[in-house]
Amino acid sequence: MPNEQLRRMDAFTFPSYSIDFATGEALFDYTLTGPDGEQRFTEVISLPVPPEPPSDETVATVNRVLELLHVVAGVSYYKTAAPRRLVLPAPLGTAAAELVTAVYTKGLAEYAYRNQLPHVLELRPEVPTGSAPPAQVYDNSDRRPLSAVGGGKDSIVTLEALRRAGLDPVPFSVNPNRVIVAVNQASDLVPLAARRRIDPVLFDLNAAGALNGHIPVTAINSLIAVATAVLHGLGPVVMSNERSASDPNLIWNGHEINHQWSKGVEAEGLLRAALAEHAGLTEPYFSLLRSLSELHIARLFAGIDRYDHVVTSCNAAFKLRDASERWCRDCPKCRFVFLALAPFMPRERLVHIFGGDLLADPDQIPGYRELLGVDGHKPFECVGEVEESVVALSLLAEQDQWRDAPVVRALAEAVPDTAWSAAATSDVFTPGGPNFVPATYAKTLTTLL
Ligand SMILES: CC(=O)N[C@H]1[C@@H](OP(=O)(O)OP(=O)(O)OC[C@H]2O[C@@H](n3ccc(=O)[nH]c3=O)[C@H](O)[C@@H]2O)O[C@H](CO)[C@@H](O)[C@@H]1O[C@H](C)C(=O)N[C@@H](C)C(=O)N[C@@H](CCC(=O)O)C(=O)O
Ligand SMILES: Nc1ncnc2c1ncn2[C@@H]1O[C@H](COP(=O)(O)OP(=O)(O)OP(=O)(O)O)[C@@H](O)[C@H]1O
Repeated sequence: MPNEQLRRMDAFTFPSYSIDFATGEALFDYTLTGPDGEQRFTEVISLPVPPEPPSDETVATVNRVLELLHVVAGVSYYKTAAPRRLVLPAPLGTAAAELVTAVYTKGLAEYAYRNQLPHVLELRPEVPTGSAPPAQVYDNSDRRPLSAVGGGKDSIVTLEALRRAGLDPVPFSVNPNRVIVAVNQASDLVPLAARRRIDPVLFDLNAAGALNGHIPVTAINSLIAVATAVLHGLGPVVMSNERSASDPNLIWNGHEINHQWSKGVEAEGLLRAALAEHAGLTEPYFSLLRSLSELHIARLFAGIDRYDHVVTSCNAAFKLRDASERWCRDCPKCRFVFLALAPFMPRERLVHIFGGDLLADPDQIPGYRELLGVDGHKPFECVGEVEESVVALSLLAEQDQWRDAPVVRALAEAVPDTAWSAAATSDVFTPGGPNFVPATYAKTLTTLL
């Protein structure tokens, strides 16, 4: 469909979804409609099939989770045209409607900002009148946790904490690539995987210049994980979303723009409330690392070495096409993770993990100046707060192994006195902020100390 026609689309709808429990394959249909016709999309999500056929109760609960997933996963297609009407397929309760509104506004905020589409931040879904049938209560809180694995340091910290606490976690990933497969192999645990196939029409439209941008992918992965946990008779989904994921990159038109919105604590609360209301799940989903800073998580990761040959946090390794083998060593995330791990491990070990030494390379200085708040705003990437970067730098400036590294020397001169003073009194190693970690999991992280 030509771009001019896409731009005239005025509504986005959700015609149907279905699942075949024999194969685990779910089909999610979406339509853009406008004066020139319609554009249809179908996304296919395949859940792993459990060894025994699911009970009626399980089927009913999985269907309820998939109803939410159907609506949330529509963001990928909505964003090709950004019509002003978002017409939901069925009545929803208050909590579910709040989740959907937030996913399409706050979750698409970076996209709206970059494409200069302020109306997206004001979208209000049209919810059919009536009420959603009440959900049956489904309590799986005391079963084995499903631990989401993204291949990076954070989910490794969670997986190891759960394992060492004797909670027998099941690693879980959506579309595991070779990095994730290698991390799972290194864990020696038996993983579960779901497959997600984005409609190829989306890529054709992108190539032809359709509107494009970042989407709240963690909300989608989280709901796929919850559906898998229920289908397999497992317990809560445990995520590894850190404290700083809740902090915005910038304010635009009075709205917070946060690249990591669906990793933040607000999204976590909305998702939990929607799952309780719509699917009856009492303890569906939480982030074990919510109270911790990235720097704190990096310190915990340094105490675990069985994944050094596979751990990869760089997003370039997770592209659907032309993914890098491991760390690209030239993006904000590589720079930040290298800086965050450096104070807590021998230099040779870090260079082995990354395949290079970023703090020895003067070409990295401009990127590090952004991370340290000397230039520009926090990059649109999964990176920690400026204060965390300054604290890491201050720790490096005290260590013989790093003090004379060219990048450390240049940055130590560039950081203003005010930032050093803030770092000196920083609470980055003190857990804090709101979290949803259940009491039974609260002590888990102490196993890593
Ligand atoms: C790997 C990556 O960072 N991708 C972002 C990148 O997309 P790119 O074109 O470079 O590569 P692909 O990921 O292969 O995507 C191809 C197109 O498909 C669209 N798409 C992809 C996945 C999806 O679920 N829906 C989609 O519509 C995508 O828009 C591409 O056109 O740039 C894109 C535009 O900014 C980003 O949307 C891609 O981000 C992926 C969805 C992704 O998985 N990113 C995670 C690594 C990521 O950014 N995680 C965040 C958490 C954000 C959150 O709130 O959940 C983080 O770690 O901070
Ligand atoms: N493909 C995936 N399947 C399932 N969960 C995922 C996937 N990718 C990321 N996640 C989960 O989403 C959350 C955010 O991902 P993120 O990439 O920040 O984490 P990570 O890979 O563990 O660590 P890092 O921040 O070091 O990259 C984490 O809980 C992670 O486990």
